Amino acid sequence: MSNASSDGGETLVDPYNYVGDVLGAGPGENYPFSDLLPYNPTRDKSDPPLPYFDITDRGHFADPACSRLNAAVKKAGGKIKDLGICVGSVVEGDIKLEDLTSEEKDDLALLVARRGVVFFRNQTGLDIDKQRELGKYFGPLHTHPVLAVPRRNGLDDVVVIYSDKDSRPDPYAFSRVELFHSDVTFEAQPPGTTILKLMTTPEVGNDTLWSSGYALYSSLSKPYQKYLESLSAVHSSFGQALWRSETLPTPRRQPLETIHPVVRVHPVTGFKSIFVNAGFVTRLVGVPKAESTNTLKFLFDSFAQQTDATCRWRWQDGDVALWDNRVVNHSATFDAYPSLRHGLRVTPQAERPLSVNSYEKQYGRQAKDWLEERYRVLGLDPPHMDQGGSISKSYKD
Ligand SMILES: O=C(O)CCC(=O)C(=O)O
Ligand SMILES: [Fe+2]
Repeated sequence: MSNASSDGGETLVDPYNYVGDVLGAGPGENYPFSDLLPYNPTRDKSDPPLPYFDITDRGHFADPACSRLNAAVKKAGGKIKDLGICVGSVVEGDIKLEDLTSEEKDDLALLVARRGVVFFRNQTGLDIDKQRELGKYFGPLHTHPVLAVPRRNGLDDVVVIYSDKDSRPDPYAFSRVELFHSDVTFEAQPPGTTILKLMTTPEVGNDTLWSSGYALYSSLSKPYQKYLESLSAVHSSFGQALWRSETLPTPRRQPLETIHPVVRVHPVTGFKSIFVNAGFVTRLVGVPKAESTNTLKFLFDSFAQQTDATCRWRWQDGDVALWDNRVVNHSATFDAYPSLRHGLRVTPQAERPLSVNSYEKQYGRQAKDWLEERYRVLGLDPPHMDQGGSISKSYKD
């Protein structure tokens, strides 16, 4: 497409008029994933609330060094590379998620729990049936109360991620801070190891970011950590149900509110993580409204601003991200309109969130601070601020 205009023989390009070659991109007639395009089944009556269930996280069965997964990756000619110190790893090599053994999957659960998010390129063989099988290995698949599911029958436990020329983003809808979320935390047993595959991606743009709850907890002073450990928060799906009410006047399940601890401990890693998100948390319990609003604002802002504890993934067709919704918040970017982007998420549920107290009681060991543990492994004193932080000795004296 040419954006040039002719002016007295000189060619001028209007930089503001450039929309690339993708304007008008839609799925087209021969789109290979047309049976997986979004569909909004409507109901006369909502389903009953989700039942409680017991679960033992697969990460408990992992080898602490992830030796089985490492061996499989090595055999496939690849390597596991960290994308930063705090969060995100990519598994390179010709490894196929659908071919992993149970032991390799257990190691993967641990890797995802430690790193927050793990990426695999080119997973074209992981069709939606295999993606669901992999998800079910980690926990019962969540059925979303209001988001679109694939057109094909029998996929009610899949969420469709989709945008095209008709999904012009509303610049007034959400701020960057508000876009960071953890999935469906309003549930009594919110998800753990979650799997998103994108089949169709823009040439550039519409990246996704993951921000670490472990690192955020670690960045706070000891007294503030203790304060947050004493708190719980309301997670609500009423806002999302209202936002979808035009399309779905009767949600597939009625909205609900659930109270979870603000500091959550991952059952396998034992690390403490900040477990609030701007998508679903409406207020802290038992503190004055202004204190709740300001504390939550600080935590939401921190998730969006801690660039050293955030990783960013630039998608290609067939990429898969596995993230642990217990210990990271994530946010898509919406900068690639009007490109076609299409993916599917399966969302295995996990345990009822564990507070520090309940973790220590249940597991008989102390919950840990991620950064302190990192320093301990390095044989160094932890970098906490209780000695005055970076204030020089002479100033303190
Ligand atoms: O579109 C994306 O990159 C992420 C969407 C999302 O929030 C999710 O799949 O949970
Ligand atoms: Fe999400």
